[in-house]
Amino acid sequence: MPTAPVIRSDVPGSFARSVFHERHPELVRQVLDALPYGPAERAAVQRLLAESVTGVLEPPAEDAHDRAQWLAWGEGLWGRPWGEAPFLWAESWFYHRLLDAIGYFRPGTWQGIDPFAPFKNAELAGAAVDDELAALSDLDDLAPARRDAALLSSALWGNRADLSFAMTSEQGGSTDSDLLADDSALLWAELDRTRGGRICVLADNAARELLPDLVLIDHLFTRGSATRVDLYVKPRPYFVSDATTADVLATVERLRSAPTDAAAAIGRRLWHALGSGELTVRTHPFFCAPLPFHDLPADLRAEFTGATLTVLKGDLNYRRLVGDRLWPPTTPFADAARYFPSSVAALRTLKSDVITGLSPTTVARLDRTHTPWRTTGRHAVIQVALRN
Ligand SMILES: O=P(O)(O)OC[C@@]1(O)O[C@H](CO)[C@@H](O)[C@@H]1O
Repeated sequence: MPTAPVIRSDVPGSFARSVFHERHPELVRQVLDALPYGPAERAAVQRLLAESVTGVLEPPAEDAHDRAQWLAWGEGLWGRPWGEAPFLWAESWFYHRLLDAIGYFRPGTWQGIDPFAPFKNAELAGAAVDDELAALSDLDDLAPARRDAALLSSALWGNRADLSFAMTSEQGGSTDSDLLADDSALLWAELDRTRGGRICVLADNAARELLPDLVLIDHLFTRGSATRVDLYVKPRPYFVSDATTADVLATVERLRSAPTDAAAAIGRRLWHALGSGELTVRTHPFFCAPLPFHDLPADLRAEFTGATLTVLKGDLNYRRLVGDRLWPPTTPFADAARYFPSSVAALRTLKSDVITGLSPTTVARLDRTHTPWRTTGRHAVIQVALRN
């Protein structure tokens, strides 16, 4: 597999640089507004913000619980400017440090308190989710193939509803031309071939994204595509809106308590599947590691081995799957994802510079628009790599 330059945030005018210089200050403002943190937490967050744009990577504190792990992950980077680290690495360290700054890891008022919960909870309780729940009632009237397509499409475009992304972009409806690669026929054919297997789903964001993901999981059970689904979430708050186990439970409850029969029935089935072990919610420290999936630890690799399919949701999982690099966009997706221990399907809206698997005509069409099409979140891909 040929290689490509690793993305860094020290390139003037780049998307990665704007994440540190524009998005993070806004994120920090919202986090500090959302909960009544004390002066010590507020000052620590502001110090982090300043360090991340003008300072160097300070090694973890002597008493940090995971100091040894981070020292190893950051070998060769400590003491260097943040922008010289890989973008993926630096973002992951930023979110780790943000939790540290607000007291998430220390005994005290804020230990274990999700700083992003106010945003996730508001979104889950909001009118947009009411509408999504009500719309589930229409699905029963659809022919099976249309229902497959509708539920896959909801899970795909649900990735647009990323809270971090919503801070700096406008959202809008999607059109067919926004879907830049569509392997959905291959996906359904593979699921029909491997009926009744174990499917892994790597969740991305909570609330409005997790809701259609859970509805899709229910559909995979009811259409016989899976007898078991392992849903992987983050072990702690990460990248603003990433789903944790608490978010899964809140979303299943939102479905179960929905006023419409169709949504409530899905919630009850998921609840039952959790209780029977057909659906498991799993996590692993590696999901908050600053590394691509090429570095999967042996225990996690073993969990994916033997799955009929692993579905990866969202931009961050895509970056970790193919590597956070400036690939030529026509690089075959299957070449980039072949190393993964199971067949994979990526459902991702494009919110960062990484992309593979596009046709030359699609790339030419997008480039002619002279828009930052890789990062606006307007476009999406459904890409499949089968492991034979
Ligand atoms: O994985 P998601 O939720 O689809 O996207 C997360 C994400 O858009 O947020 C970052 C910017 O803060 C991007 O670099 C990143 O990929």
